[in-house]
Amino acid sequence: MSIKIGLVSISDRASQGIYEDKGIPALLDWLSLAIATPFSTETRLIADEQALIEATLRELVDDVGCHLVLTTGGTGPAPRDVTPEATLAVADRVMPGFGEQMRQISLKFVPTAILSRQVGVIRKQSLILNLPGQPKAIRETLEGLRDGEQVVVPGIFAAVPYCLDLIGAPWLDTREAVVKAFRPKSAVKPGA
Ligand SMILES: Nc1ncnc2c1ncn2[C@@H]1O[C@H](COP(=O)(O)OP(=O)(O)OP(=O)(O)O)[C@@H](O)[C@H]1O
Ligand SMILES: Nc1nc2c(c(=O)[nH]1)N[C@H]1C(S)=C(S)[C@@H](COP(=O)(O)O)O[C@H]1N2
Repeated sequence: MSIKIGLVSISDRASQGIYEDKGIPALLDWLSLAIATPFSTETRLIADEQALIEATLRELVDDVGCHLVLTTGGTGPAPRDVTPEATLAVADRVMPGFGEQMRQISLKFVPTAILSRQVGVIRKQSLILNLPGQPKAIRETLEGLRDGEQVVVPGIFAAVPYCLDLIGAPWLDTREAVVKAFRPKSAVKPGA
């Protein structure tokens, strides 16, 4: 079985066609560079409405069977930014390290990273991660910051494959030139 990844762009203006959605294309571009194993995607472009975000996350995890869901947008402090509330509402468990690490990374890029309330959670067989809405923030948070070969701050995607192993999702390999997945030596690829 290959990994199924849900991609959710949460933006009032992009969902109304006021501007072009750059969230889903940025996610698709980055994942196609970073992931070395076969994967499929399901995409959704929706408004910043808490009930709609919750319903979309439930559908992607419970009905579509996604193992990983990445959201972009709606994590700031404005009244309509409700992505973290919706994500927490559908969570079985919270994974605080993802939000902490994203803010660490993003502070190397912009001081306003402190305004981002993104969370990571587990629902059933799936890891759900909120990324900020700025399209450039997608690569920054997933890939981290490097100085040549040297990793200055590891991107959150480095920890995603092993997290997926632990929740029973299919094996995922990354391309090391983009992001090096960290797994303990004890991690065993099924069938290997
Ligand atoms: N899907 C998107 N496509 C292109 N640019 C986006 C998208 N989402 C956000 N941005 C850009 O990133 C900024 C911060 O994202 P945020 O999620 O806070 O959006 P916002 O200001 O609440 O507006 P909206 O929900 O209408 O996109 C936006 O103001 C916009 O410039
Ligand atoms: N890596 C990164 N993180 C970032 C940013 C960015 O440009 N790069 N923008 C910040 C800004 S300006 C805000 S308001 C918060 C919340 O963004 P959101 O509401 O678009 O999700 O994310 C922050 N995190």
